[in-house]
Amino acid sequence: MTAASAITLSVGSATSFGSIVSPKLQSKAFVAKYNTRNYLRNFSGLKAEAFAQKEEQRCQYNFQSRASYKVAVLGAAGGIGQPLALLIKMSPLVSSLHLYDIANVKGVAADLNHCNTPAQVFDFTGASELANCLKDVDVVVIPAGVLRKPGMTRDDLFNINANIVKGLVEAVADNCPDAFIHIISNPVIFLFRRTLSANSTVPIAAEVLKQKGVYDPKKLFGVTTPDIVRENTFIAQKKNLRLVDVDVPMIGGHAGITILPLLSKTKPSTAFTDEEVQELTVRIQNAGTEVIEAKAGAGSATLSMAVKLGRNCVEALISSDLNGLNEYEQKALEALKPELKASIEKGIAYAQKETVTTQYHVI
Ligand SMILES: NC(=O)c1ccc[n+]([C@@H]2O[C@H](COP(=O)([O-])OP(=O)(O)OC[C@H]3O[C@@H](n4cnc5c(N)ncnc54)[C@H](O)[C@@H]3O)[C@@H](O)[C@H]2O)c1
Ligand SMILES: O=C(O)C[C@H](O)C(=O)O
Repeated sequence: MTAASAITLSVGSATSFGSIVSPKLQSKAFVAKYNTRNYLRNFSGLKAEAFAQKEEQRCQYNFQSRASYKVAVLGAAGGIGQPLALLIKMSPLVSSLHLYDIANVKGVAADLNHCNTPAQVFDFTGASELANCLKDVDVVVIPAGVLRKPGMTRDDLFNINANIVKGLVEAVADNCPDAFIHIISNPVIFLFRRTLSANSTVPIAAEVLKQKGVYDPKKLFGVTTPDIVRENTFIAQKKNLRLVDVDVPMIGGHAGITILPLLSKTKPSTAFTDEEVQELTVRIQNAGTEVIEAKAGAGSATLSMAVKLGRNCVEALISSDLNGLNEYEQKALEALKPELKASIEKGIAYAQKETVTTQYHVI
């Protein structure tokens, strides 16, 4: 890493955030809006607001004076890739944004290059341009692949996306082995939210990196931010809480019952009836499907996700506190484990079975 210590990508005014590295690990010099909002939790009244504004200005100054991250988005012309690229283009930390896709990426880059922010955007189309896209890149985000249609599970995407992710990560290993790698392509599963992640595509990536001798578990992430965004939103709405105050730990996976919000640990401390726990848990677990059905075959969620990174890598693993789970959560945790384990093993088995190839999947 050559430059600034953190990159924060948020979804416009919706301010949807997920934190891969705990905010506690991040230098105060690089806090952005989200952390400023966190500060507001700790202070009250106008004084706090003035403090937060000053802090934000100071951070902006630091960001601008250190903007030299190179970021690549693979699958950049898609539903996630485009808004994600816009957010990255808006980050003062980024000097260079490389957009790669198998088609339609030229126009996205041309459009973004008209935005009046400093990052320069470059487009790369097709496998022959992938290596150039990845040269000396600090951060790689991978939303490449196919998405669910109504009636499908995330696991139904495995066969196509496994091959796509595998090919792309091979190229990452060859061209920017030190980069942070964020996998968005489904089926995604997290073990511990905001800390270590694993899914069917993340284990594939891990195996590929191991085969290439460049695996650093602290630099490989799965992105399932929407679940955290959703749980905070739904709980705030249901219990009439200020959204900025709500913080609910999430464990498990990113599919069906493996998504497990720990409502008993909701901050601020909040009582839920059994019916509310059941209703909220099921809604959070099915939220991706809710969007897919609303989009009626035209896509899945693309706007309620964002990523936040720490300084050099994950500097410590801070797993969700599994002590003190209530009976409902304990049972749900036991129920999700076999499913989660199977998904992870499926990814590992896929990567180990396939020979490492330099062919990139084209659909
Ligand atoms: N992890 C999460 O939280 C989360 C949330 C939403 C969606 N997703 C998943 O993200 C993926 C992308 O979703 P989307 O809405 O952007 O889909 P999309 O179909 O709109 O875009 C996918 C893009 O990937 C490109 N692509 C396909 N094969 C490629 C390859 N070999 N190399 C480079 N690019 C390639 C396509 O051309 C397309 O532009 C899906 O698998 C979806 O299920 C994950
Ligand atoms: O549900 C999906 O397939 C997309 C994504 O994983 C989501 O949670 O919205």
